[in-house]
Amino acid sequence: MNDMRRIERATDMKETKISARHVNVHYGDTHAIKDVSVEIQDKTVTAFIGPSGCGKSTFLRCINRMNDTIDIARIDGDIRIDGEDIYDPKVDPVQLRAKVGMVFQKPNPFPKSIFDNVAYGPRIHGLARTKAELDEIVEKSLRRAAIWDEVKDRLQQPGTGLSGGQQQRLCIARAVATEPEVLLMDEPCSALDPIATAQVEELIDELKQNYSVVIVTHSMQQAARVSQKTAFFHLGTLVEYGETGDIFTKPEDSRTESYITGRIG
Ligand SMILES: Nc1ncnc2c1ncn2[C@@H]1O[C@H](COP(=O)(O)OP(=O)(O)OP(=O)(O)O)[C@@H](O)[C@H]1O
Repeated sequence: MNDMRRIERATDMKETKISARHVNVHYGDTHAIKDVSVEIQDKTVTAFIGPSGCGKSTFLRCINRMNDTIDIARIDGDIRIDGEDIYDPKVDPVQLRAKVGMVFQKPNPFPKSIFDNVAYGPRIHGLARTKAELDEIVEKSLRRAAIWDEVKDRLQQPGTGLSGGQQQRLCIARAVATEPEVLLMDEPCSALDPIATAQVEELIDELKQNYSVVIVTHSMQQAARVSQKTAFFHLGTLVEYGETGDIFTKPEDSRTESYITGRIG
């Protein structure tokens, strides 16, 4: 499919939140992302799928400049959020990461209390003027992450003492506490049991009311359950992008079909 078709299929109805044009990523001599252009919609869950090593996480990390932290990574092309070039030298990556939150594969709470995990971002970005305001942000974030009831009586206990599924929801609360506009999730359920996975998936569905959510997943069932748009990557290229229902039932590219029917990957 050419770029324009892809974009046309993707931009019906909702507004574009993230616009990537001709993005290439190299790690030294490895060409990990090859001329990827895509428009990601606001208030939508977009799934990135594809075989291991196809570049899903690399592309995801371009969206909040996490690849900047990898010495050998070189990123070329243009990525805009609400029309603003996120690689403009004027953009502070720390501020950008407050606006573009990220949740990782393994829950990674800080070795701090549950309260301080969530309060960390608002504190460093000066989002609360008083203790009461900070308390309010922490409660609101924990509620949004559907974990408030489980932790409200133990806010001063360490975040690392929670179960894996609770830790991941705490990390989601931490990510939403800075009022991001985009939430990037890199296989957020891979370390969770089926019950915790279901809770996080339900949460992702609610989060899309406020955010543009982009999720990397190895599970096609999960992509089908949580996303409205799906992007299929193969060997560093974006092969196909469109409505999740279309990608899974009538893919246009034979590589997509092979992947979803289990013949590659
Ligand atoms: N930090 C790094 N240094 C060097 N090469 C890397 C680095 N991270 C990824 N790569 C390479 O870039 C390519 C894409 O990797 P990436 O992790 O983005 O793929 P992926 O689709 O997310 O894979 P998986 O599904 O296995 O997590 C691979 O060839 C990988 O080996």
